[in-house]
Amino acid sequence: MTPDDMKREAARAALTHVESGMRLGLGHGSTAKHFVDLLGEKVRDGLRVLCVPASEFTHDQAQGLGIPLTTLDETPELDLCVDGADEIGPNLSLIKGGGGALLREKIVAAAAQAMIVIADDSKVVPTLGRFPLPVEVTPFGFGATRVAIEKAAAKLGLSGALTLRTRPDGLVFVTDGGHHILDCHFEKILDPAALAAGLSTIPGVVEHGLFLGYAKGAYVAGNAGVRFIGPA
Ligand SMILES: O=C(CO)[C@H](O)[C@H](O)COP(=O)(O)O
Repeated sequence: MTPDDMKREAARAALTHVESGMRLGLGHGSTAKHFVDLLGEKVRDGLRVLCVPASEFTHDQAQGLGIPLTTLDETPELDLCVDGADEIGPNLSLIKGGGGALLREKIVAAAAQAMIVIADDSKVVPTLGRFPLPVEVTPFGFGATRVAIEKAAAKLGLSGALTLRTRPDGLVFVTDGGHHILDCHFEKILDPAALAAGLSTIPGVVEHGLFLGYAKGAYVAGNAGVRFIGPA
């Protein structure tokens, strides 16, 4: 199986949690894209769901597939959210935001009773941080925010480059919410909760990609098939 096949199989497994009448949050990224494709097939076959997409990309994909959409203003509470992740660590702690949608993804996940993660098995790690932690920041005060993040990280013994995310054409990446992303190369985040708490106190930080306590389970696909990781 290619990594993309694995992503699709993980997405297919998560579909077993979807029942008619559910209000769903749809994530963003190449694995979430498979889930939306498969969900679209089910909707065409008669499944009734109402979905909130976590990105403009997912919105357009879902709309094109005829999946009924709503917003968190019309439908503030969701039954289930299905999304990918960049890393899955101990106790279903996650790093997300590689696709740049972390703020909306977290808002959608927080509105859902349960979040199920879908991924290929390369995403499972013993310690979070090898994947650079995305931190969404306001363009205003960028320099000061960057220094504040460095200081908050240093208090926990973390250092490493903080890279302003750019697009393939070299322009600065702008999120759906109009913010920038600093990718923080911390390598080993031994205390994610302390880092999350530290980042949350910085005014210019809109949100960070540590998703702690959100996921209720993860479908992880590898060459041997799909396995479910549940809460510890
Ligand atoms: O957090 C995300 C987007 O902001 C994605 O879920 C994460 O980057 C995983 O992406 P992919 O499924 O393409 O590997």
